[in-house]
Formats: sequence, structure tokens, C-alpha cells
Amino acid sequence: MAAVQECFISAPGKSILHGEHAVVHGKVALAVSLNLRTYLRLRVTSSSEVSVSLPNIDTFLCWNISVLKPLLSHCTGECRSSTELDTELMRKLREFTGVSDGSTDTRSMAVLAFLYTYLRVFSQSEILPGLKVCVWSELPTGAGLGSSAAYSVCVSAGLLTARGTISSPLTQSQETARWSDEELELINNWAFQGEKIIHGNPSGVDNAVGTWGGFLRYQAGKITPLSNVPTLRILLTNTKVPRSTKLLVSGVKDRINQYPSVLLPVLESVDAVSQICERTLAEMAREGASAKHYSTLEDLIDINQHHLNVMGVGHISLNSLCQVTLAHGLHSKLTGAGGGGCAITLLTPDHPKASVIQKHSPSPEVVCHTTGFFPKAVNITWRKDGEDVNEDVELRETLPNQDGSFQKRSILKVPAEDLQKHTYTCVIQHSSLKEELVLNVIEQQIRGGGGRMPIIVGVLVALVVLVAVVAGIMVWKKKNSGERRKEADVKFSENRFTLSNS
Ligand SMILES: Nc1ncnc2c1ncn2[C@@H]1O[C@H](COP(=O)(O)OP(=O)(O)O)[C@@H](O)[C@H]1O
Ligand SMILES: C[C@@](O)(CCOP(=O)(O)O)CC(=O)O
Repeated sequence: MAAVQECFISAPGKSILHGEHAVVHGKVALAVSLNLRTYLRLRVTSSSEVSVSLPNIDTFLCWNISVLKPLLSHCTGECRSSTELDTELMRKLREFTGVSDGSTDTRSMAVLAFLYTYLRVFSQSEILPGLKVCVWSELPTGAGLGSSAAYSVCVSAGLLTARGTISSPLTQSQETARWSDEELELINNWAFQGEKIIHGNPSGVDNAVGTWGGFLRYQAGKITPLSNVPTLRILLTNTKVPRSTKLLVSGVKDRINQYPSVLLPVLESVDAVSQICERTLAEMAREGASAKHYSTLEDLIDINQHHLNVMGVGHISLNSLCQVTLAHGLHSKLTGAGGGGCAITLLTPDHPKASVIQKHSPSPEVVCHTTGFFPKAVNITWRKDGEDVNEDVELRETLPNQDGSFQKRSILKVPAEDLQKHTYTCVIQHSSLKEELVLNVIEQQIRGGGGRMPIIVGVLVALVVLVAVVAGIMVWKKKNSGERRKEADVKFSENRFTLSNS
């Protein structure tokens, strides 16, 4: 396979709905990719140096290839295996970089993971190539959103592409291209090694989401994409309390060893939480979301948050976040390794607020406008003296609001005299309403259910990183690309490359 000289790759972060920590011990986790990504630009150079820029962690390093080559002296035959960590290479790298075994230092971990992958991927090639690599991210580092996995996925995909082990997926005429499942699996395996270096004992769920994207069920290495899921609104809040995944994961292990009879049933219970959640989401997608479904999801969040506290990965900042949201009727839990970092809050359906407006120019018409509702599905119809009106109706597209709710309008063309002679009503049906919302045109009412969400969003806004719509594949947004697109040749969006010439 021909190696490429230059590539631009990105991988998403993730949020775990349920199953963090338990997944390290073979239980089920449910996780979803975020529209926050890590980016890598790699260039093969004719120089004898490998230079790495990691601006998020203030790290800019350069090595001469002649000092790296001896680190591979033990490598013969099987040295390119992507499934097992080469402990001898790790020992040499620790000696070379001066990083101790128990270190959790951000820069050291990132550099070790990069050098390890570089040396192993190119261990069987004639020469170690000169490279210029830059990795940067929209994800907060060490906040539970899988920044280390997104980093490892980008590094693995970039180096494997440069080595020619996986194909360059783009041709000149293509805007998007996909790696094959085999190639994605290879990227994922190598990324898992990177995760082992950074985390110590990862389950593999983070790199799986970073590689495949979308909504996944993960258990003991088995990755199952879940497509039959409803759209949920999840508020993601960063407590900004720093913590180390590596220490938290090993702390849970110690606790299990100390109190197996207490902790093992807790892990079983978390497993059951993930499974009930999965079934509930499938039911919501199949039958439509009901208040009972939401109540189940809220119960599961509360139960799991208690379990995570029992595992010893809670934090006072997370407890107060849960209390603040609960005071407004909303349920939260930590996401990722905990000990600080991020939490998720399930936002509940919102009632539509509605109004009708009469317009006389350019032609007489009435506009029925409804906004602030969630989920997206809504029905707006018109009635004349109680009978449905289907003619002269222009139904506009449902549009998103900034807070994740939606708005929609319907326009009825009707002569002014008809409005005097007949009773026209606009009727709104939405799953959050017990009864349909009926607005009389002449009264020009402004009505609607009282939404509590604006208050909540206001309360949390200082902490909010992102309001994520969590379901299905999160497509990379062009409008957010700004400066990045100018540099972009190739993007890796979930499991796709996207060519960007602008
Ligand atoms: N943008 C980045 N540049 C370099 N290294 C990164 C970057 N993002 C993450 N990392 C590496 O991943 C580590 C964070 O991993 P971890 O503690 O598991 O947190 P997270 O929950 O964000 O994955 C950092 O210490 C660093 O080594
Ligand atoms: C705690 C754990 O379940 C998730 C860790 O996620 P993060 O590194 O905090 O983003 C560990 C793992 O699954 O490897």
C-alpha cells in the first residue's frame, strides 16, 4: 500500500451514559461520540528529525532519528503486533524520557504514547521517516470526555497512514471516503495501546467510540453500534476539577480487592443499569418517548451516581452539581472517570409555546408560530369552524433553537373578511402536551406550557461546556471549522474522511 506524505485526521471525544469503571471489569457500558474533536496534521519530511507539537499541553519536542533507532534494537519478527504492549520498548522509552512507571504527568504520557506508536508502527520498515506532527483538540484534557482516546486514535491513524499500513482513503475527486472495517479495527487496536500507556488499565470503550463514533454498547472488547435510539438532550457540565483517570481506575480496583463482597454486587448493579437503559432507549425509539420512559432514565441516573460514589470516584463538586440540578427537577451523574471532570444532566421534554399573528401584506395571512419544544416532532394544523383546513397552508421546516429545543411555523392564506365570518384556530399537537394546544386566530393569543428549562440553563450556564444532542452519529459541523478548514486536507469524521479544499 502506498504511504502518504501528508494527512489531516480528526477523531471525536465521547460521553459515557452508563457503565464507566464497571466496564473495566467486564460490564456493559453505553457511550456516545461528541461533536468535540481532536485533530492531527502529519507531514513526512526528508529531514532526520521527528518533531511533535501538542499545543493544548504546551509541548513542543524534536528528536533526531539516530537517537530513537537504538530503542528498537530488541525488535525482531513480531515487533509490529498491535495487540500487546511491548514491555521492553516501554522500559527503554521510560529510561530514554526519564519518565517513571507511576507517572501521571500529562506531557510525559502524551509523549510516551506518541513515541511508542511511532517506533512500533515503523519498526519493520527500512528507515524511520522524518515527521512533523501536530495534534490539537477542542476537548478539555482530563475531564472525562475521552481526550486521551481521541489523541491515541488520531496518532494511530496518522502513523498507520504514513506507514502505508492503511490506505489513504481519499482520491482527488472525492469529498468523503471511508476506511474499511478492517482498517478501523487496526486503528482501534493501536489506539488501545496508546490508551494503555496513558491510562494503565483501560477498558477500550473510549478508543472504540473515538474510532467508530456514534452510539455504542461496549462489553469486554465487543463493540455493538446502537442505531435504534431516540434523540435525547443532554447537558454536559465541566466542574473543572482536575483528576487522573489512571489513578481513579486503579483506586476502584484497589477498593474491589479490599471489599469484594461489597463492590462486586455494585458492578453487577451498574451492568443492570446499562442494560435497562439500553432497553428503555430502544423502546423510546420504537414507541415514542413517554413520561414513564423519562422517569426510568432519571431513576437509572440517580442509582448509577450513587454506585459511582460507592466506588469512590465521586467528588464534592459533582455532588453539588447533582443537588443544583435536582432542585430544578433534573437528574445528573458524573461521566467518565469522575473525581471531578464532567457530568451529564438529562433534559426533559419541553412544551411548545405558541402564538398566532395576523398579517395583511403582501397578502392577508395568519402565521401560527410555536417554539421551545422538545422532542422535534410536532404537528401544526388549521381548523375553520371546527373543520380541518388543508388548502392554502404553507408548513415551514422545523428549525433548531440554540438551547436544543425547536421551533416551527405554519402560514394560512385567508381573506380578512373570512376571518370575521368564521372561527379559525391553529392546533398544535406535541408529545409533551396532555391535550392539544388550540389558538384562536381572532383572539391572537399567546399561550403555552411553562418551560422550566430556560431557568435551568441559566443556572448552569457558567459551567456548561456544550449542550450535546446525544443520539446517532454526530456529524462534524462545517460552520465550527473556522480557521481549521483553511489547513484541512483530509478529515476523519466518525468513520469517514472528508476532503476540505477551502
Ligand atoms: N490534545 C492533547 N494533546 C496531547 N495530549 C493529550 C491531549 N488530549 C489528551 N492528551 C493525553 O491524554 C491525557 C488525558 O487522559 P485522561 O486523564 O484519561 O483524561 P480524558 O478523560 O480526557 O481522556 C493527558 O494527560 C495527555 O497525556
Ligand atoms: C473510567 C473509565 O470507564 C472511563 C474513563 O473515561 P475518561 O478517561 O475519564 O474519559 C475507564 C475505561 O473504561 O477505560
